[in-house]
Amino acid sequence: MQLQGYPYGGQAQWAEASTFADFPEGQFGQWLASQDSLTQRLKALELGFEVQVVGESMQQMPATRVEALDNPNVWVREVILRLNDEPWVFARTVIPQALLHACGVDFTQLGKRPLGEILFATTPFEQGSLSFTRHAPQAHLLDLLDELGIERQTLWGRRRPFHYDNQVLTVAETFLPAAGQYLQAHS
Ligand SMILES: C=C(O[C@@H]1C=C(C(=O)O)C=C[C@H]1O)C(=O)O
Repeated sequence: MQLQGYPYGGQAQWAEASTFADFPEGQFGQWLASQDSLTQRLKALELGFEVQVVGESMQQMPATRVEALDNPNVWVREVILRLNDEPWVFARTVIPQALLHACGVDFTQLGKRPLGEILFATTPFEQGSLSFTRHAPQAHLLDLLDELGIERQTLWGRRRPFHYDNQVLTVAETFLPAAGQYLQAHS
């Protein structure tokens, strides 16, 4: 299915886990707060992992955004990670053009190859601290649920910075209902 709303992400407000009195517990909370490869975690479930590319392009980061850089051009990649064709995670990666040029890895040609296979394997990226958000049902991101035929509901997301020299790429992952239901049922 071709999703029409790219880019979906980019408007969330992020905060430390300690600011959420109702931060999820059990296995869902552990996955949400984990700093290892989400790709590896999903593949380990052996439920038929696949990457659906929603959209990817070079965009100009507005000067008002915290990521505003001397070079405002950023590569934005949005994907849905699916298990057994069910949508589990919406992921949005923002890579400054300067980092793309510096790191020697061509992140713009990934296609259906998961970003994590590169990020955690070869290049010296150093992960920073996570921040979190709750996407309210009226968030633009949840237009995605409408297109997927999934009832709108509050969704948890996390944002992970990966540092390379003085540059940073960010990976924001929102856990879709199927992921939360499975992880809460298997806590
Ligand atoms: C960063 C990782 O890569 C995953 C795959 C992504 C992609 O292919 O665009 C994006 C975010 C992650 O969910 C990871 O495995 O932790």
